Order: sequence, then structure tokens, then C-alpha cells
Amino acid sequence: MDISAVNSLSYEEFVEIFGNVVEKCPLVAATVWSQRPFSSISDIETAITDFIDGLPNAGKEGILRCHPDLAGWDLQRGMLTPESQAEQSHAGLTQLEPAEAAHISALNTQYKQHFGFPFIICARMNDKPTILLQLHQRLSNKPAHELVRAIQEVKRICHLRLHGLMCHSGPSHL
Ligand SMILES: NC(=O)NC1=NC(=O)NC1=O
Repeated sequence: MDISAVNSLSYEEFVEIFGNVVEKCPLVAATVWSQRPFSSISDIETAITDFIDGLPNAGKEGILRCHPDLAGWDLQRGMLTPESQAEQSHAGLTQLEPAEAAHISALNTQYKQHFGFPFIICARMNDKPTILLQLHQRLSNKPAHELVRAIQEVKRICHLRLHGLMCHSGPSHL
């Protein structure tokens, strides 16, 4: 799908295609549609990251809370979005030993109780060992710093999802 095709999308089509580049936050795509025409995929990405950066901390925390846990409830019950399923599978989180699953679940719970949002990391840029190490290490971050850190990961996930959409043929109707 080339950028001129993107610029001719209705907002319904744009949200249908780009609505999950930030997990379960179609508002982001619905908002940045107004900024078309885009000059490139990175122009879209900049519009998205500017929107996120412009949110108050409560809004940033809201974005984080829309993310499923890694190897959590949604994964166990097959409720993950296709994007999240693929990302978590890529990091080896869909084939955890029971003890590993229990360990990550306990850390996720501890993290959420401490920060009030879920632990987020770009699964495609990590694997099981690095994810666990990051989860351990980031638990001791100050809340303000961890909010910045988590949003950084959301942007990395968004970057890969955007490029995945633009580099592959994209939906058949475009
Ligand atoms: N809590 C999370 O980190 N979730 C996720 N990371 C990804 O890369 N995809 C997700 O859904």
C-alpha cells in the first residue's frame, strides 16, 4: 500500500487499517487521519507519536492500560488481538512452562500493583530472557521514569506495526 493510497482513505478505512497500531486505541488513528495528506509512513508515525506525547500523563497511562499482559489472561484465553498474538508468540511467550508462566504472572501483578498500568515491552525486539530481565529491572524504576519508558515501548510496537502494514501488500482492497 503506497502513501497516496493511504491519503485517499476515508476515515473509516483509515481507522479499519491503522486502528490497532497502538494496541486497542483506535482513537489515535481516528485523530491523526485529520492530518492527511501524509508525505510518508514516517510522517504518519510522527503524527501518532506527537499525539501520544501531547497527552496528559493520565492519557498516557490510559494507553498503557489498553495493553494486554504478556503471557497473561488474554493470551491464555485466546483473546489477544492478532497483532499481539503474533508479537507474543514471536517472543516465545505462547509456549511457557507452567513455572515460567507463574513467574511472569507474579511479576506482572507486582508491576501493576506498583505502577497502576501493565508492564509493556516491544516483544518483537526482545525474547523471553530479555523480557524477564527488563521486567525485573524496571520494577525498581521511579513511576515518572517508568511511564516514559513504557510509552517508549508503545512507540516501538507502533513503529513495527505501521511498517508491517505498509511493507506487506496490506488489505486486498488497497
Ligand atoms: N504488555 C505488553 O508488552 N504487550 C505487548 N507487547 C507487544 O509487543 N505486543 C503486546 O501486546
